[in-house]
Amino acid sequence: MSLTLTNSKLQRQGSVIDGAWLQSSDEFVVENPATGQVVATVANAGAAEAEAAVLAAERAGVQWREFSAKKRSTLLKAWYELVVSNANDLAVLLTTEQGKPLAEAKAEILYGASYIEWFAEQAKRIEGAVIPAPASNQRIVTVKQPVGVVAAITPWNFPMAMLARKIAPALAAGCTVVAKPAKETPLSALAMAYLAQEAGIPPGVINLVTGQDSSAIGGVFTQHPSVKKLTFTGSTAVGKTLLEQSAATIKKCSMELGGNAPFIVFDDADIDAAVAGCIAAKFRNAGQTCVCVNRIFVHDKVKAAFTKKLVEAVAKLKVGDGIEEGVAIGPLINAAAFKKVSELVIDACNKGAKAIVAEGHTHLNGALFYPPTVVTEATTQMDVFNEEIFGPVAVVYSFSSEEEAIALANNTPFGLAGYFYSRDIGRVWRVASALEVGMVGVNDTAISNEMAPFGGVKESGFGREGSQMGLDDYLETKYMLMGGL
Ligand SMILES: NC(=O)C1=CN([C@@H]2O[C@H](COP(=O)(O)OP(=O)(O)OC[C@H]3O[C@@H](n4cnc5c(N)ncnc54)[C@H](OP(=O)(O)O)[C@@H]3O)[C@@H](O)[C@H]2O)C=CC1
Ligand SMILES: O=C(O)CCCC(=O)O
Repeated sequence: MSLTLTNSKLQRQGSVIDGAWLQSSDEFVVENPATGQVVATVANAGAAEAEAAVLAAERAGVQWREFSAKKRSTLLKAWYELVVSNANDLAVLLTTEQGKPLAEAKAEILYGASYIEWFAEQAKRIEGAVIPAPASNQRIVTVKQPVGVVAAITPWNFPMAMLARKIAPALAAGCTVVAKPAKETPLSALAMAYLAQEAGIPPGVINLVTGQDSSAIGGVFTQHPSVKKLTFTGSTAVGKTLLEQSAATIKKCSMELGGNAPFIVFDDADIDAAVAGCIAAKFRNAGQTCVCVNRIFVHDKVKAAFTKKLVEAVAKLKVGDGIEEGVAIGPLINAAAFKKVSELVIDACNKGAKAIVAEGHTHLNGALFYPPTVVTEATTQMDVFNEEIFGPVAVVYSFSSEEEAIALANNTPFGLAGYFYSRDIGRVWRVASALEVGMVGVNDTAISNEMAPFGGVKESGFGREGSQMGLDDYLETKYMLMGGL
């Protein structure tokens, strides 16, 4: 059952708490979604281990917060170096448990690592201020202090990068962490925790609890008074539950939740660029990304040309086991995901849409490989207009004016990412301002990087990850009035 890795120590068997790796006869299996084969068994932890993890993080925090910023930075940098030097193995682990193509997995490892590098640098830039006071014998001084123990709950779609994007700023700020990866993908997270240990990050600073009972572990994380902050990436439904649970102890929260990204092609757009951007942002991770294009709005005048080129480009996407060379689309994560995507397409077709599947993809039945599909003639009455597809299905709607495109794009409770293609500078400013989202891609869809603030508005959540703002959620500002000077 063991994977073929150059560094076999990256494959761990279960939770790490206070530096100790837990083993148990109570285990759960991790399956490769491409083959259905069991790739590992992992110790099944629950509420008791979650509680132990919180207490370990609290103890470790006493020392960690007192380390100089430079020391925390140096340790994060060492972790970053180890992640990069183990990137090939980490990518194999990721593809095996999650399914995304190996090249995408490698890109995720380097993407996640970039957050560790970024926050290693930002650790040295946590600054307070001296503010003018009302009286001449007073000074107002502010300092930034770590919030304390941070709980992080991460999803299966980016098991490495989402963990790195949460743990790195927490550690840079002087916080310690308890984290729970998704049960489908614990292996990448465990490997990351192992490398952190190897980098010299002290025991208890990063604690990882792997288990099948997410509500038991999440219950401890959200209700324990020693946890001061919760950071979550996942569905809006679970985010709402976690927020409710966190209310009793008034935790600081940041929520990176579901999206329903519009992708607008205006009649003055570069159509080839729009098709390329759409392919990249729709089919990344088989469509299982919160910033994936969900609704494609194309101006009536260019709809035929855009759709033709989109269908041609989709036909070229190779589907298969992500470990194989040249594969662009892997399997969906599980049977429930496959069923959800299938039902959305069936509902759209029952209401008058047309589903186009390329000849070369029609054999893809069974298993978890959903054929990349273009759905045309879509309307706002279809379920697919309101729901996050999380699958390789590109749904095309049409519009006839800028106002209509903006109204359609904003007609959703979600507000994570939005994209549009136009060469009219006035329109670029107008539409970018009008879209109710946290992130806008204009004539480009590669919006995610460690230097930019990632996050949403409306029911897509709040808080920003990455960028100079990415530390804010892990810090408290303390104001000190210095009198009698
Ligand atoms: N914004 C995003 O990036 C993501 C959005 N989604 C959206 O959500 C849909 C469903 O995906 P799904 O995997 O169910 O997403 P979830 O929101 O259920 O899972 C995300 C994380 O939350 C954990 N979790 C689930 N329930 C609880 C709970 N009660 N208390 C604490 N933690 C909990 C999960 O653990 P475990 O898996 O171990 O139960 C996982 O670690 C997708 O189709 C997609 O639309 C999904 C993932 C990421
Ligand atoms: O929540 C997600 O779906 C992961 C975000 C991917 C990204 O950072 O681009």
